[in-house]
Amino acid sequence: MTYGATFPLWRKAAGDHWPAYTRHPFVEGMKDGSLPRTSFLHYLVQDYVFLRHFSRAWALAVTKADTLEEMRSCAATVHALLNEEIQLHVKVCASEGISEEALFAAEEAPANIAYTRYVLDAGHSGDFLDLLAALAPCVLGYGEIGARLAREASRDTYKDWIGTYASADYQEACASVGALIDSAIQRRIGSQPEASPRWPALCERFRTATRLEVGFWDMGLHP
Ligand SMILES: Cc1ncc(CN)c(N)n1
Repeated sequence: MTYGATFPLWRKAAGDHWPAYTRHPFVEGMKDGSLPRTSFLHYLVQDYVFLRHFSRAWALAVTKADTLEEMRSCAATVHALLNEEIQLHVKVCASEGISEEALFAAEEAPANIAYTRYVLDAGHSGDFLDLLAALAPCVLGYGEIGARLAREASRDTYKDWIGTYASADYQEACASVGALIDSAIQRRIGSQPEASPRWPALCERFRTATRLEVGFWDMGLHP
């Protein structure tokens, strides 16, 4: 999946960290159905908490945006996270006897805190581009994983999870985040972003967030 012009450049700059994230043993365990249910549920509870803080980071992006179009795009992502994606977590957990109140009260794992607070800090200490570079691996990486697992999964054990991220709605959200990143880059650092003095730091933001995604899967795998 390309999701625009900037994402493939950032993905390449992330080097081996990208496949370590998108082909992590946790992901491959969902693909062949071998992932233990306890690991999946532990991850899903943590991911509910993650989505709350990640929504705060996208809400911060609304305040860091320069144009109404950028504001609308970021606000749409907040809505999609809090009202659509999170339904997967609420529904699957409810079927396992975990209420939304319990999800809301769950203790946050250190790997979870590290990731979301890193992204929020990228937004507080930097500008819109710093924040987008830290937000991108999450949205677009899951789009890439969902699309691949929809093609390659050999069991339907984790079909709800795969179906959410392979869905037309999620893939369209990825396409619009990719377009947002491209236009934000063009507006702020021009049509040859790799020549900008800001480029290495933006790649580093993306790379660090990708490493934190790997840490999140590790946390899920070892409850
Ligand atoms: C940790 C993590 N990364 C990405 C996504 C996809 N929004 C997620 N739900 N959780």
